[in-house]
Amino acid sequence: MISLRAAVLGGGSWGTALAYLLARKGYKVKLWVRREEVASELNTRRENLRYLPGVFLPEGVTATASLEEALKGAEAVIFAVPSHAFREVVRETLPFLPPGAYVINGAKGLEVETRLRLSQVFATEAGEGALDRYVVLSGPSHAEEVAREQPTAVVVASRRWEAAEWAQEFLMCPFFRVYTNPDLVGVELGGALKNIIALGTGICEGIGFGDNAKAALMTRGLTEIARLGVRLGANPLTFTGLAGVGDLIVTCTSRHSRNRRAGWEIGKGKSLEEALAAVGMVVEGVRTTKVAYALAQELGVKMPITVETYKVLFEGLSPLVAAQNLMGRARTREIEEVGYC
Ligand SMILES: NC(=O)c1ccc[n+]([C@@H]2O[C@H](COP(=O)([O-])OP(=O)(O)OC[C@H]3O[C@@H](n4cnc5c(N)ncnc54)[C@H](O)[C@@H]3O)[C@@H](O)[C@H]2O)c1
Ligand SMILES: O=P(O)(O)OC[C@H](O)CO
Repeated sequence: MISLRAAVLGGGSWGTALAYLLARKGYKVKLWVRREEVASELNTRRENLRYLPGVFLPEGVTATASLEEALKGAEAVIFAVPSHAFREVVRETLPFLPPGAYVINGAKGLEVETRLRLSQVFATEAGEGALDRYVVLSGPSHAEEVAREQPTAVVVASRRWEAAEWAQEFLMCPFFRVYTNPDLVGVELGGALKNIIALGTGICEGIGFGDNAKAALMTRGLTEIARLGVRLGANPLTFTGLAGVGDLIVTCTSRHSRNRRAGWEIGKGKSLEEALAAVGMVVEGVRTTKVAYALAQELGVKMPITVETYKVLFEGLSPLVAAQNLMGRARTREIEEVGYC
Protein backbone atom coordinates (compact mmCIF):
# COMPACT_ATOMS: atom_id res chain seq x y z
CA MET A 1 0.00 0.00 0.00
CA ILE A 2 1.29 3.48 -0.89
CA SER A 3 1.67 5.64 2.22
CA LEU A 4 0.18 9.03 1.51
CA ARG A 5 -0.14 12.08 3.72
CA ALA A 6 -3.55 13.58 4.23
CA ALA A 7 -4.85 16.59 6.11
CA VAL A 8 -8.41 16.41 7.37
CA LEU A 9 -9.80 19.82 8.31
CA GLY A 10 -12.57 19.78 10.89
CA GLY A 11 -12.81 17.76 14.09
CA GLY A 12 -16.55 17.12 14.07
CA SER A 13 -18.14 13.76 13.33
CA TRP A 14 -17.38 13.70 9.61
CA GLY A 15 -13.76 14.87 9.95
CA THR A 16 -13.14 12.30 12.67
CA ALA A 17 -14.69 9.48 10.65
CA LEU A 18 -12.71 10.38 7.52
CA ALA A 19 -9.48 10.62 9.52
CA TYR A 20 -10.26 7.16 10.91
CA LEU A 21 -10.88 5.74 7.42
CA LEU A 22 -7.72 7.21 5.90
CA ALA A 23 -5.56 5.99 8.77
CA ARG A 24 -7.07 2.51 8.37
CA LYS A 25 -5.87 2.71 4.77
CA GLY A 26 -2.36 3.21 6.13
CA TYR A 27 -2.00 6.92 5.40
CA LYS A 28 -0.40 9.44 7.74
CA VAL A 29 -3.26 11.70 8.76
CA LYS A 30 -3.22 15.13 10.38
CA LEU A 31 -6.59 16.08 11.81
CA TRP A 32 -6.93 19.86 12.13
CA VAL A 33 -9.19 21.25 14.82
CA ARG A 34 -9.55 24.88 15.87
CA ARG A 35 -8.68 24.57 19.53
CA GLU A 36 -5.37 23.45 21.00
CA GLU A 37 -7.04 21.73 23.96
CA VAL A 38 -9.26 19.69 21.62
CA ALA A 39 -6.18 18.61 19.63
CA SER A 40 -4.32 17.49 22.73
CA GLU A 41 -7.36 15.68 24.11
CA LEU A 42 -7.75 13.81 20.81
CA ASN A 43 -4.06 12.89 20.88
CA THR A 44 -4.14 11.55 24.41
CA ARG A 45 -7.63 10.06 24.70
CA ARG A 46 -7.77 8.88 21.02
CA GLU A 47 -11.53 9.38 21.07
CA ASN A 48 -13.73 12.31 19.98
CA LEU A 49 -16.08 12.26 22.94
CA ARG A 50 -18.21 15.21 21.83
CA TYR A 51 -18.77 14.32 18.19
CA LEU A 52 -18.05 10.62 17.70
CA PRO A 53 -17.95 8.76 21.01
CA GLY A 54 -17.01 5.10 21.00
CA VAL A 55 -14.66 5.34 18.01
CA PHE A 56 -10.93 5.06 18.69
CA LEU A 57 -8.52 6.81 16.40
CA PRO A 58 -5.84 4.62 14.80
CA GLU A 59 -2.18 5.44 15.47
CA GLY A 60 -1.80 7.07 12.07
CA VAL A 61 -3.96 10.05 13.12
CA THR A 62 -2.36 13.06 14.80
CA ALA A 63 -4.54 16.00 15.77
CA THR A 64 -3.18 19.53 15.57
CA ALA A 65 -4.52 23.06 15.93
CA SER A 66 -1.91 24.38 13.48
CA LEU A 67 -3.05 24.56 9.85
CA GLU A 68 0.55 24.92 8.72
CA GLU A 69 1.51 21.70 10.47
CA ALA A 70 -1.61 19.89 9.21
CA LEU A 71 -0.99 20.81 5.58
CA LYS A 72 2.77 20.22 5.43
CA GLY A 73 3.48 17.62 2.75
CA ALA A 74 -0.19 16.69 2.32
CA GLU A 75 -1.10 15.03 -0.97
CA ALA A 76 -4.79 15.48 -0.21
CA VAL A 77 -6.65 18.00 1.91
CA ILE A 78 -10.10 16.93 3.03
CA PHE A 79 -12.49 19.65 4.14
CA ALA A 80 -15.00 18.47 6.75
CA VAL A 81 -16.17 21.74 8.24
CA PRO A 82 -19.77 23.01 8.13
CA SER A 83 -20.56 24.86 4.92
CA HIS A 84 -20.99 28.19 6.73
CA ALA A 85 -17.31 27.94 7.80
CA PHE A 86 -16.01 26.71 4.44
CA ARG A 87 -14.96 30.05 2.91
CA GLU A 88 -13.19 31.15 6.07
CA VAL A 89 -11.28 27.87 6.40
CA VAL A 90 -10.36 27.87 2.68
CA ARG A 91 -8.93 31.38 3.12
CA GLU A 92 -6.85 30.33 6.13
CA THR A 93 -5.70 27.18 4.32
CA LEU A 94 -4.54 28.71 1.03
CA PRO A 95 -1.16 30.05 2.24
CA PHE A 96 -0.17 26.51 3.33
CA LEU A 97 -1.85 24.42 0.62
CA PRO A 98 0.85 22.31 -1.10
CA PRO A 99 0.75 23.18 -4.86
CA GLY A 100 -0.03 19.68 -6.15
CA ALA A 101 -2.47 18.69 -3.42
CA TYR A 102 -5.99 17.52 -4.22
CA VAL A 103 -8.84 19.16 -2.31
CA ILE A 104 -11.74 16.90 -1.36
CA ASN A 105 -14.77 18.58 0.17
CA GLY A 106 -17.15 16.54 2.32
CA ALA A 107 -19.42 19.41 3.38
CA LYS A 108 -23.03 19.37 2.16
CA GLY A 109 -24.46 22.82 1.94
CA LEU A 110 -24.67 26.11 0.05
CA GLU A 111 -23.35 29.53 1.03
CA VAL A 112 -26.25 31.64 2.32
CA GLU A 113 -24.88 35.11 1.53
CA THR A 114 -23.96 34.34 -2.11
CA ARG A 115 -26.20 31.29 -2.82
CA LEU A 116 -23.11 29.66 -4.29
CA ARG A 117 -22.26 25.98 -4.34
CA LEU A 118 -19.11 25.24 -2.32
CA SER A 119 -16.99 24.51 -5.40
CA GLN A 120 -17.88 28.02 -6.57
CA VAL A 121 -16.89 29.40 -3.19
CA PHE A 122 -13.58 27.55 -3.49
CA ALA A 123 -13.01 28.96 -7.00
CA THR A 124 -13.65 32.53 -5.84
CA GLU A 125 -11.01 32.12 -3.14
CA ALA A 126 -8.42 29.87 -4.81
CA GLY A 127 -8.92 30.86 -8.44
CA GLU A 128 -10.80 29.14 -11.26
CA GLY A 129 -7.78 26.95 -12.18
CA ALA A 130 -7.71 25.41 -8.70
CA LEU A 131 -10.97 23.61 -9.53
CA ASP A 132 -8.92 21.14 -11.57
CA ARG A 133 -7.82 19.58 -8.28
CA TYR A 134 -11.15 20.00 -6.48
CA VAL A 135 -13.40 17.03 -5.76
CA VAL A 136 -16.73 16.85 -3.95
CA LEU A 137 -17.49 13.80 -1.83
CA SER A 138 -21.16 12.99 -1.28
CA GLY A 139 -23.65 10.15 -0.88
CA PRO A 140 -25.27 8.24 2.00
CA SER A 141 -22.55 8.18 4.64
CA HIS A 142 -23.28 8.73 8.30
CA ALA A 143 -20.02 9.19 10.19
CA GLU A 144 -21.18 6.88 12.99
CA GLU A 145 -21.34 3.95 10.52
CA VAL A 146 -18.28 4.78 8.40
CA ALA A 147 -16.10 4.89 11.52
CA ARG A 148 -17.45 1.48 12.56
CA GLU A 149 -16.52 0.07 9.17
CA GLN A 150 -20.13 -0.51 8.14
CA PRO A 151 -20.44 -0.96 4.34
CA THR A 152 -20.96 2.44 2.71
CA ALA A 153 -21.12 3.58 -0.92
CA VAL A 154 -20.42 7.18 -1.89
CA VAL A 155 -19.71 9.26 -4.97
CA VAL A 156 -16.98 11.74 -5.90
CA ALA A 157 -17.29 14.36 -8.63
CA SER A 158 -14.95 16.86 -10.17
CA ARG A 159 -14.89 18.96 -13.31
CA ARG A 160 -11.68 17.07 -14.17
CA TRP A 161 -12.19 13.35 -14.53
CA GLU A 162 -8.63 12.48 -13.44
CA ALA A 163 -9.17 14.31 -10.15
CA ALA A 164 -12.33 12.32 -9.42
CA GLU A 165 -10.53 9.09 -10.27
CA TRP A 166 -7.62 10.03 -8.05
CA ALA A 167 -9.98 10.68 -5.14
CA GLN A 168 -11.81 7.42 -5.81
CA GLU A 169 -8.59 5.45 -5.50
CA PHE A 170 -7.46 7.52 -2.53
CA LEU A 171 -10.65 6.96 -0.50
CA MET A 172 -11.77 3.49 -1.54
CA CYS A 173 -11.36 0.62 0.91
CA PRO A 174 -13.21 -2.64 1.69
CA PHE A 175 -15.94 -0.90 3.72
CA PHE A 176 -16.06 2.32 1.69
CA ARG A 177 -16.98 1.94 -1.97
CA VAL A 178 -16.46 5.05 -4.07
CA TYR A 179 -18.10 5.80 -7.44
CA THR A 180 -17.17 8.63 -9.78
CA ASN A 181 -19.56 11.03 -11.50
CA PRO A 182 -18.62 13.89 -13.85
CA ASP A 183 -21.60 15.98 -12.70
CA LEU A 184 -20.07 18.28 -10.08
CA VAL A 185 -23.16 20.51 -9.98
CA GLY A 186 -25.62 17.65 -9.46
CA VAL A 187 -23.52 15.88 -6.82
CA GLU A 188 -23.11 19.10 -4.83
CA LEU A 189 -26.78 20.02 -5.08
CA GLY A 190 -28.05 16.52 -4.26
CA GLY A 191 -25.99 16.45 -1.05
CA ALA A 192 -27.15 19.91 0.01
CA LEU A 193 -30.84 19.84 -0.93
CA LYS A 194 -31.70 16.44 0.57
CA ASN A 195 -31.22 18.00 4.01
CA ILE A 196 -34.31 20.20 3.46
CA ILE A 197 -36.41 17.13 2.78
CA ALA A 198 -34.91 15.35 5.82
CA LEU A 199 -35.98 18.28 7.98
CA GLY A 200 -39.47 18.00 6.46
CA THR A 201 -39.59 14.25 7.03
CA GLY A 202 -38.51 14.72 10.64
CA ILE A 203 -41.22 17.35 11.13
CA CYS A 204 -43.74 14.93 9.68
CA GLU A 205 -42.67 12.18 12.09
CA GLY A 206 -42.70 14.63 15.01
CA ILE A 207 -46.30 15.55 14.22
CA GLY A 208 -47.12 11.84 14.38
CA PHE A 209 -47.76 11.14 10.69
CA GLY A 210 -46.96 7.69 9.36
CA ASP A 211 -44.88 6.01 6.70
CA ASN A 212 -47.17 7.02 3.82
CA ALA A 213 -46.54 10.69 4.52
CA LYS A 214 -42.80 10.07 4.81
CA ALA A 215 -42.67 8.24 1.48
CA ALA A 216 -44.69 10.98 -0.17
CA LEU A 217 -42.35 13.68 1.11
CA MET A 218 -39.25 11.81 0.02
CA THR A 219 -40.60 11.11 -3.46
CA ARG A 220 -42.02 14.56 -4.11
CA GLY A 221 -38.96 16.04 -2.42
CA LEU A 222 -36.73 14.29 -4.92
CA THR A 223 -38.81 15.83 -7.71
CA GLU A 224 -38.19 19.33 -6.47
CA ILE A 225 -34.50 18.68 -5.80
CA ALA A 226 -34.18 17.55 -9.41
CA ARG A 227 -36.23 20.50 -10.70
CA LEU A 228 -33.95 23.04 -9.07
CA GLY A 229 -30.88 20.96 -9.88
CA VAL A 230 -31.66 20.77 -13.59
CA ARG A 231 -32.42 24.49 -13.66
CA LEU A 232 -28.93 25.08 -12.21
CA GLY A 233 -27.23 22.83 -14.76
CA ALA A 234 -27.21 19.38 -13.15
CA ASN A 235 -27.71 16.09 -14.99
CA PRO A 236 -31.14 14.74 -13.85
CA LEU A 237 -29.73 11.19 -13.71
CA THR A 238 -27.42 12.21 -10.87
CA PHE A 239 -30.49 12.51 -8.63
CA THR A 240 -31.29 8.83 -9.19
CA GLY A 241 -27.85 7.97 -7.80
CA LEU A 242 -26.01 8.01 -4.49
CA ALA A 243 -25.89 11.81 -4.16
CA GLY A 244 -29.61 11.99 -4.91
CA VAL A 245 -32.00 9.25 -3.90
CA GLY A 246 -29.28 7.41 -1.93
CA ASP A 247 -28.51 10.26 0.42
CA LEU A 248 -32.18 11.26 0.55
CA ILE A 249 -33.13 7.80 1.83
CA VAL A 250 -30.46 7.66 4.51
CA THR A 251 -30.97 11.22 5.76
CA CYS A 252 -34.76 10.93 5.88
CA THR A 253 -34.75 7.59 7.67
CA SER A 254 -31.59 7.18 9.74
CA ARG A 255 -31.51 7.56 13.50
CA HIS A 256 -28.13 9.21 12.99
CA SER A 257 -29.43 12.10 10.89
CA ARG A 258 -29.19 15.49 12.61
CA ASN A 259 -31.46 17.09 9.99
CA ARG A 260 -34.20 14.54 10.54
CA ARG A 261 -33.81 14.83 14.33
CA ALA A 262 -34.04 18.64 14.23
CA GLY A 263 -37.22 18.35 12.16
CA TRP A 264 -38.64 15.83 14.62
CA GLU A 265 -38.06 18.23 17.52
CA ILE A 266 -39.86 20.99 15.58
CA GLY A 267 -42.74 18.65 14.75
CA LYS A 268 -43.01 17.93 18.47
CA GLY A 269 -43.43 21.66 19.13
CA LYS A 270 -39.91 22.96 19.80
CA SER A 271 -38.78 26.26 18.27
CA LEU A 272 -35.96 26.18 15.71
CA GLU A 273 -33.46 27.41 18.31
CA GLU A 274 -34.56 24.76 20.82
CA ALA A 275 -34.34 22.05 18.17
CA LEU A 276 -30.82 23.09 17.15
CA ALA A 277 -29.73 23.15 20.78
CA ALA A 278 -31.17 19.67 21.29
CA VAL A 279 -29.17 18.31 18.32
CA GLY A 280 -25.93 20.08 19.31
CA MET A 281 -24.25 19.50 15.95
CA VAL A 282 -24.45 21.14 12.56
CA VAL A 283 -27.90 20.95 10.91
CA GLU A 284 -27.02 22.02 7.36
CA GLY A 285 -30.60 21.88 6.08
CA VAL A 286 -31.61 25.02 7.98
CA ARG A 287 -29.33 27.35 6.03
CA THR A 288 -29.83 25.37 2.82
CA THR A 289 -33.60 25.88 3.09
CA LYS A 290 -32.99 29.63 3.07
CA VAL A 291 -30.87 29.42 -0.08
CA ALA A 292 -33.14 27.00 -1.94
CA TYR A 293 -36.21 29.09 -1.06
CA ALA A 294 -34.53 32.22 -2.44
CA LEU A 295 -33.34 30.42 -5.59
CA ALA A 296 -36.79 28.92 -6.19
CA GLN A 297 -38.41 32.38 -5.98
CA GLU A 298 -35.77 33.99 -8.15
CA LEU A 299 -35.75 31.29 -10.85
CA GLY A 300 -39.46 30.48 -10.75
CA VAL A 301 -38.90 26.83 -9.82
CA LYS A 302 -41.83 25.05 -8.17
CA MET A 303 -40.64 23.74 -4.76
CA PRO A 304 -43.71 23.45 -2.51
CA ILE A 305 -42.07 21.30 0.19
CA THR A 306 -39.13 23.69 0.43
CA VAL A 307 -41.50 26.66 0.65
CA GLU A 308 -43.55 25.12 3.47
CA THR A 309 -40.39 24.02 5.31
CA TYR A 310 -39.06 27.57 5.01
CA LYS A 311 -42.27 28.97 6.49
CA VAL A 312 -42.15 26.55 9.41
CA LEU A 313 -38.47 27.31 10.13
CA PHE A 314 -38.43 31.07 9.62
CA GLU A 315 -41.98 32.42 9.66
CA GLY A 316 -43.50 30.54 12.58
CA LEU A 317 -45.97 28.55 10.46
CA SER A 318 -47.42 25.62 12.38
CA PRO A 319 -46.12 22.27 11.03
CA LEU A 320 -49.67 20.97 10.88
CA VAL A 321 -50.83 23.89 8.74
CA ALA A 322 -47.77 23.38 6.49
CA ALA A 323 -48.82 19.76 5.98
CA GLN A 324 -52.40 20.84 5.23
CA ASN A 325 -51.09 23.38 2.72
CA LEU A 326 -49.15 20.67 0.89
CA MET A 327 -52.09 18.26 0.86
CA GLY A 328 -54.48 20.99 -0.25
CA ARG A 329 -52.52 22.18 -3.29
CA ALA A 330 -54.35 22.30 -6.63
CA ARG A 331 -54.53 18.92 -8.32
CA THR A 332 -51.64 18.19 -10.64
CA ARG A 333 -50.08 15.46 -12.78
CA GLU A 334 -47.16 13.44 -11.51
CA ILE A 335 -45.39 12.80 -14.78
CA GLU A 336 -45.66 16.29 -16.23
CA GLU A 337 -44.07 17.57 -13.06
CA VAL A 338 -41.14 15.22 -13.52
CA GLY A 339 -40.39 17.30 -16.62
CA TYR A 340 -38.46 19.30 -14.03
CA CYS A 341 -38.41 22.77 -15.52
N1 LIG B 1 -21.67 13.71 10.19
C1 LIG B 1 -21.89 13.04 9.07
O1 LIG B 1 -22.31 11.88 9.11
C2 LIG B 1 -21.61 13.66 7.75
C3 LIG B 1 -21.50 12.83 6.62
C4 LIG B 1 -21.27 13.41 5.38
C5 LIG B 1 -21.12 14.80 5.26
N2 LIG B 1 -21.22 15.56 6.39
C6 LIG B 1 -21.04 17.01 6.22
O2 LIG B 1 -19.78 17.38 6.77
C7 LIG B 1 -19.83 18.74 7.21
C8 LIG B 1 -19.33 18.78 8.65
O3 LIG B 1 -20.29 18.10 9.42
P1 LIG B 1 -20.00 17.31 10.76
O4 LIG B 1 -21.02 16.23 10.81
O5 LIG B 1 -18.59 16.93 10.92
O6 LIG B 1 -20.41 18.45 11.82
P2 LIG B 1 -20.31 18.40 13.39
O7 LIG B 1 -21.41 19.26 13.92
O8 LIG B 1 -20.19 17.00 13.84
O9 LIG B 1 -18.92 19.13 13.67
C9 LIG B 1 -18.64 20.39 13.14
C10 LIG B 1 -17.17 20.67 13.40
O10 LIG B 1 -16.82 21.86 12.71
C11 LIG B 1 -16.16 22.70 13.61
N3 LIG B 1 -16.36 24.10 13.19
C12 LIG B 1 -17.45 24.86 13.31
N4 LIG B 1 -17.22 26.09 12.83
C13 LIG B 1 -15.94 26.09 12.40
C14 LIG B 1 -15.09 27.06 11.83
N5 LIG B 1 -15.52 28.29 11.61
N6 LIG B 1 -13.84 26.71 11.52
C15 LIG B 1 -13.40 25.46 11.75
N7 LIG B 1 -14.13 24.50 12.30
C16 LIG B 1 -15.40 24.81 12.62
C17 LIG B 1 -16.75 22.39 14.98
O11 LIG B 1 -15.88 22.80 16.01
C18 LIG B 1 -16.86 20.89 14.87
O12 LIG B 1 -15.64 20.27 15.17
C19 LIG B 1 -21.29 19.17 7.06
O13 LIG B 1 -21.42 19.91 5.87
C20 LIG B 1 -22.06 17.86 6.94
O14 LIG B 1 -23.24 17.99 6.17
C21 LIG B 1 -21.45 15.03 7.62
O1 LIG C 1 -26.72 13.83 10.00
P1 LIG C 1 -27.09 14.64 8.79
O2 LIG C 1 -28.56 14.85 8.67
O3 LIG C 1 -26.29 15.92 8.75
O4 LIG C 1 -26.64 13.80 7.49
C1 LIG C 1 -25.32 13.35 7.40
C2 LIG C 1 -24.98 12.86 6.00
O5 LIG C 1 -25.19 13.87 5.06
C3 LIG C 1 -25.69 11.59 5.60
O6 LIG C 1 -25.21 11.14 4.36
